[in-house]
Amino acid sequence: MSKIAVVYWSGTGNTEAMANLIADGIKEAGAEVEVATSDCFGIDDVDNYEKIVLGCPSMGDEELEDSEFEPMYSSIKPKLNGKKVALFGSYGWGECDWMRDWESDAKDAGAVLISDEGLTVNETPEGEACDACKEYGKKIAQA
Ligand SMILES: Cc1cc2nc3c(=O)[nH]c(=O)nc-3n(C[C@H](O)[C@H](O)[C@H](O)COP(=O)(O)O)c2cc1C
Repeated sequence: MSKIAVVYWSGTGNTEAMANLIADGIKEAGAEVEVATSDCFGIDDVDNYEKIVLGCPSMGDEELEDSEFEPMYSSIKPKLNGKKVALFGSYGWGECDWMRDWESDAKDAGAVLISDEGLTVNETPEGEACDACKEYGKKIAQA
């Protein structure tokens, strides 16, 4: 099975925790995964992976984090056409509008979303949310 990249930005560690749990699920399903922060990933890396899993919390006003993650995402977008992509991120007080907008944007770029709805977790993943992250990883591995 080909490699999967999990690429994320996290300010206070919640999306990072999701990234690591999703990677655990991918590994448990028998696939190879590499986890990287968004500052260590760029357009030249995309072709090295069969699937790209992108994680960013809701920042600004229901937006992707705009200093590191969004520029990286915009730069790789031309290469997401036809690529299997999964989205995830943590949020606080909102209603996940940032994720709905992100799903639409990725689809418009031609990404093949492994799950129509990206995985969202309120603040720190605990209990059932940890299980949901691992299950998401398994689903990604099997897609
Ligand atoms: C500057 C800033 C803006 C935020 N904006 C939103 C928002 O618009 N909607 C929301 O639901 N949560 C918002 N949050 C809450 C974060 O999404 C939430 O705390 C999340 O768990 C942070 O994930 P992280 O630990 O991976 O950085 C914001 C947090 C910060 C610091």
